Amino acid sequence: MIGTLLRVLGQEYAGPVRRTVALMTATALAEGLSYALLVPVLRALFGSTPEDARPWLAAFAAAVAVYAVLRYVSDRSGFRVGTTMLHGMYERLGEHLARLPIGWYQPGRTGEVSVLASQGVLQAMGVIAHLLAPFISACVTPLTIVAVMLAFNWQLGLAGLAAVPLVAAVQLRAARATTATDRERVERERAATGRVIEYLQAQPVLRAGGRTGERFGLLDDSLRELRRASRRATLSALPGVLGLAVTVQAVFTALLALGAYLALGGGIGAAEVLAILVLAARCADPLLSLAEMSGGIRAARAELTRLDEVLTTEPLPEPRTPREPTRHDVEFDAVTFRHGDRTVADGVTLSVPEGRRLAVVGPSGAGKTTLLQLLARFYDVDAGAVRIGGVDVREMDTAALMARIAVVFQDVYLFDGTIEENVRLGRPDATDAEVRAAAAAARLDEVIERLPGGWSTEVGEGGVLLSGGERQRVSIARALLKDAPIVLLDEVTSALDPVNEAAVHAGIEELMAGRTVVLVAHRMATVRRADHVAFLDAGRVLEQGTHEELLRRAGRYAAYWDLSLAGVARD
Ligand SMILES: Nc1ncnc2c1ncn2[C@@H]1O[C@H](COP(=O)(O)OP(=O)(O)OP(=O)(O)O)[C@@H](O)[C@H]1O
Repeated sequence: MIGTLLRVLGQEYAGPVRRTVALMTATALAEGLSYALLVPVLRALFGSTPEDARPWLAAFAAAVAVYAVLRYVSDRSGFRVGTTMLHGMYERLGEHLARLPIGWYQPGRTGEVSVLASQGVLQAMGVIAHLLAPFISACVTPLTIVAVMLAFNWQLGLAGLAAVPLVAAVQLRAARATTATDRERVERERAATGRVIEYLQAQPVLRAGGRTGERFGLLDDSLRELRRASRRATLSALPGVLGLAVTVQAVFTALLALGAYLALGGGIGAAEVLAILVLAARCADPLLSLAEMSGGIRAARAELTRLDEVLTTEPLPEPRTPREPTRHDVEFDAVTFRHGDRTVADGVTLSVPEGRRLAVVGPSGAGKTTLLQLLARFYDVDAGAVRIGGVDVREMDTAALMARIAVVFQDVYLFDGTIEENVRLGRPDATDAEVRAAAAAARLDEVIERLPGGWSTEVGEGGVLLSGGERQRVSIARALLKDAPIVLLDEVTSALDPVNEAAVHAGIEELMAGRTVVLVAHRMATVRRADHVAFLDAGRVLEQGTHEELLRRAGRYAAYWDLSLAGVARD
């Protein structure tokens, strides 16, 4: 497990971990030796000259003192290394999550990643801080005691030694028996958390649709499954716990019987038997706690395996020698892309000269948004290529690609912070004047004037404290501030009221001016302003040309608008 931990986190932690393990082992040895010194102490006390016990008592006190100091140092070291590794894991996970392709973030990942990033990391990393010391002590202290028993009486020592593989076998069997049920419990836990998060996020929709009961049913089912899986995991662990307890007690009884037999035969004094039985009793406690600890270790291992899976998920490959385009025309060259076995883009060939606008139109599910996502390299194409200025986006450094693209989507996500912080995200090093100018161009200044907190108004998680139109203006200001040569717009104004729509339109016009634009639009007014239009259906470009040309052709594009406008007229 420590090996996996180091592989996941990096070998720079190997030194401190090794030192901590050595310290903990030394502590466990000191603990075992201090118990072992009870044998000569008791032998002297029960012997004919009890005063002989004095030097042994002094040695016992010294061993206990050494143990106490070592215990303090090793606990502190374990805690320090555990905390450093915990931070390391958070950093590693944070960095990696930011590099994973957007395609990895499927529905259900929110719950999974939240559980993993909170409880998963804590549980996996808590091993070093909380479980390692008792685990080492439970293994090393009994072994030290067995060695001492061997030194005092070989028969009793051998009996103790014979018990070691027996206890280890029972322990291993117990661990194996619970592997499957533990894994199932972790899976169910993850599914249930995903459902809880979905249920909370979907409250407005569910209440509006009066479907809270139905979705709650799904959540209830998954909680019931979790309860069942937990019960199965507990039940499967029970034989192991009982088996270990019975084995340890049986070994203790066997030692007692052997001691009595040897004492009756005169081969060993009563004091030695007593002392060795005290030692054997001291072994029982840590051995029994092994069962409890191994539950914690198994749970930590399950989380670590999951962390390992996430951390070994490959981000999109970065080019070895990145290329930088010098122009900003955009080209989709025979692009094919699949979501699973579904082809979402099927041999799409389109081009947008620098500074021109391409509108992508088509029915729902045609693959319009996917084209924007392929351009921003949220995914990699399965065949063909997407190029900027003649350079394949896969040959560009991701940061350099993202610096060239500003994206405005219909659903705007704002971070919990002030309006100013959210706008600055576009270009963190922008001057105040540049931020103000972007806000004015996006007509965000009107909103800020109305708000009591002005620029310092908190927008709430996801921007919930602002209206949809206001959020949209923040995202346009952000994109304007970024001042990227390529702009991607996805149905930006389709859900806005007329006042907001007019304001957002003005901002969008400002954003599009002089830039290469690919926009997905459902409104004719927006499409009309594009230089070129592509009509997409089922991932294929069926028609392309200017808006007027396509209307004159009276084909699928014209029929699409007839249908849409008839719908609007009916409304
Ligand atoms: N992450 C995903 N996993 C699987 N299928 C997906 C995923 N994202 C999109 N799809 C599917 O790909 C197809 C194209 O989706 P896309 O969002 O590009 O369509 P669109 O034309 O933009 O639709 P709309 O106008 O409704 O937004 C859809 O059928 C959609 O269900």
